[in-house]
Amino acid sequence: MEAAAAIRNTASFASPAPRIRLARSASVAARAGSSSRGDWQTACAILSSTNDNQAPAPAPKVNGQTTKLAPPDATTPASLDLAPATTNLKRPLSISDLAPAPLHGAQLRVAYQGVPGAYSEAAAGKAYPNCDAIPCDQFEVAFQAVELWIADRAVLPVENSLGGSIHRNYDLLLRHRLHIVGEVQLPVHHCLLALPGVRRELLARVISHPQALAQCEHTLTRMGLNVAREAHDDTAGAAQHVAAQGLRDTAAIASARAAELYGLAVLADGIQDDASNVTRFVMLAREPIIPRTDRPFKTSIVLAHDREGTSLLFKVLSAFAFRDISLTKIESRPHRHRPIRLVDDANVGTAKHFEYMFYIDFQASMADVRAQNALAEIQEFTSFLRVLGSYPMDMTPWDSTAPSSASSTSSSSDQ
Ligand SMILES: O=C(O)C(=O)C[C@]1(C(=O)O)C=C[C@@H](O)C=C1
Repeated sequence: MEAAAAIRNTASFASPAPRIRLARSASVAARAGSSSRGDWQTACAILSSTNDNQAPAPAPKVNGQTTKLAPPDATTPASLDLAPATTNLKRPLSISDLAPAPLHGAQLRVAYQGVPGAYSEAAAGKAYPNCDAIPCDQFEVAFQAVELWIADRAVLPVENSLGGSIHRNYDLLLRHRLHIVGEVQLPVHHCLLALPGVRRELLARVISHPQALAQCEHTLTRMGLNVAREAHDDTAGAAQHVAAQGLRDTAAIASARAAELYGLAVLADGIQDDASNVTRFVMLAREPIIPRTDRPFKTSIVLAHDREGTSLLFKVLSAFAFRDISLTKIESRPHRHRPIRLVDDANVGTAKHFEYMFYIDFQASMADVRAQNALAEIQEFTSFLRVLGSYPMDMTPWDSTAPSSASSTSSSSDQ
């Protein structure tokens, strides 16, 4: 793995055209469901996506060679453009060439946000043991790395037991067309790291990811570390910064693996405020997986409602409750394109309501007819409904004392 260079959000990643197309097709796909209940159920069950929704794909490879696609100009006489026939004729693409498995070799390339030693890297290792973990400097870049076929999967945090939801990733899930194909829960075990020889009394600053700082706030205060806190992009990046700059007055909150990687000493171990600190990550892929019913599945959806009316959430919750489907999470986020609804009342003035998108996780597979019927019902009173993914639940036994290292084995993914 080329761990050294984290992928940066350079011009080559900035491809607004595909993203605009993807955003448009997201709402088109949601509305397509309104044609008939049968269509919608089929769409949900298969969770299909059309080629039109994908970022531009690289030329397919056959036998390790890039195939040449025909030029778009149909008027050009074909005989002038074709290479002379040789005995080395290319074999036609077959269905196995188009499978979602990596085409470039055996190792799955998994994008995560941060640098080596970050908890997200450990989550990537838990989700896909022995993968080639690819560091990215932002969440958005990890999404784009998968869309542009630089990575096969992305593993991103969505919620933490102490800090709550990681809102940025909820917003990005909606703006991109990737599918959730699995989840992993990672016990997060923080350490206070400093250059070898540095004592606590010398510290003037503690730096880390804002979530990590929040997860350790009370413990730091109890330790008498009432020093400045400074936010960094990720925990391991903070450790790397302390080491690279030789900062003797600064400690980082990060994993024990980050201490090893960047040559720092562990001043204190297990400094998270709650021993059972856990972060939930989701795995994202270009293609959805086929939902099954032979093991526990979860489904994530996002919905909105654009009409005046009451009790949207009550109706949504009832659709699940009547079918005995448990919800595991509800999150609301402001509606980016229509943040405010104005309601005029001649006597009183104009009321301004915030508009929301609701993200819901429920405990059923889209192959389960109860889930299909619940969504068919919900679709009747929502203006937007999208299935983000139907995927196996992380059922690994809980061990909050396990170190947050990539060596843990288990996977709740498609492969
Ligand atoms: O900074 C890291 O190491 C991360 O992987 C990010 C992150 C997060 O975004 O919440 C992940 C898990 C921990 O809860 C703290 C930070």
